[in-house]
Amino acid sequence: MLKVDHASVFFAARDGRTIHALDRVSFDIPESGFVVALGASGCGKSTLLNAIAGFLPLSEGAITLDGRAVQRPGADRGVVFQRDSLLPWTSVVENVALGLKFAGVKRQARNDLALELLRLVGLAEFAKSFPHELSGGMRQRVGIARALATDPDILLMDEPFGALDSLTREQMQELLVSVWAKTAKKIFFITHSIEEALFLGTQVLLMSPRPGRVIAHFDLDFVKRFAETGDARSIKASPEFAQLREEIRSILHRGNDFRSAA
Ligand SMILES: Nc1ncnc2c1ncn2[C@@H]1O[C@H](COP(=O)(O)OP(=O)(O)OP(=O)(O)O)[C@@H](O)[C@H]1O
Repeated sequence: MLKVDHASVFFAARDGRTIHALDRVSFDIPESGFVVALGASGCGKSTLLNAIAGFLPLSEGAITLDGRAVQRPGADRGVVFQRDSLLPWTSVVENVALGLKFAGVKRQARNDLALELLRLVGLAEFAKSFPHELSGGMRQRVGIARALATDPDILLMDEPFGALDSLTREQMQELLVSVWAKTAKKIFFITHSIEEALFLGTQVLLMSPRPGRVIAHFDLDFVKRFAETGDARSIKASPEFAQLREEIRSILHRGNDFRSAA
């Protein structure tokens, strides 16, 4: 279980002011939980993900993974960013195997595992290609395979599909659900898109503009329905999906009104 307990972050701005980026955020991600943080730009989503990744310290509160305090980056957390961070001079399979190389895994074993992960994301035949030979969606799939290579407890995904066209984005969402259903990993996923959050999350956290707080929390089962039926269109076209989309839109708009009134 990942536990975020009253996490707050203050930054010191260049002009000496203090920026209150995150305010007492608490939530849990149980085994196989898929938690999506949704909110407008600047509400502290990346700050939260970076704290869970161990890239930045909390000012107050605590984050634990299976009872161990998170204080620095570790192989128990795999990270996927919006922009892929693949090494351009090395092949797809070697990019996936990179973390295993650092972990001291022998060449043959790491290649075998990397190939298995490339199969999982549907890219086995591109193992020997170089990143520039792949589309944006394919590069993100390599990023997912790479993040899974060290068998982390949780995947941390910072707007991983934000730069993709809408059709590729939907295909990537569906691929991610199949990876999640097959691996049963915990996932923490950030997005601006209400539809993406509703489709993917077993829990959706709505965050307010600065300071970033969790203002609403939804437990959902659209993702489980999709994993069972494979029918994304009927889920997204359902009255229940549409009603929640409107409810969330109205909460987020109210949040923005508070900000402009302040
Ligand atoms: N290193 C930093 N120093 C100072 N302020 C920062 C720093 N990092 C983030 N901030 C500020 O903290 C707030 C939250 O930023 P954060 O990037 O977490 O938001 P976000 O919700 O992820 O935004 P976006 O969706 O645009 O990526 C913003 O006002 C940002 O300017």
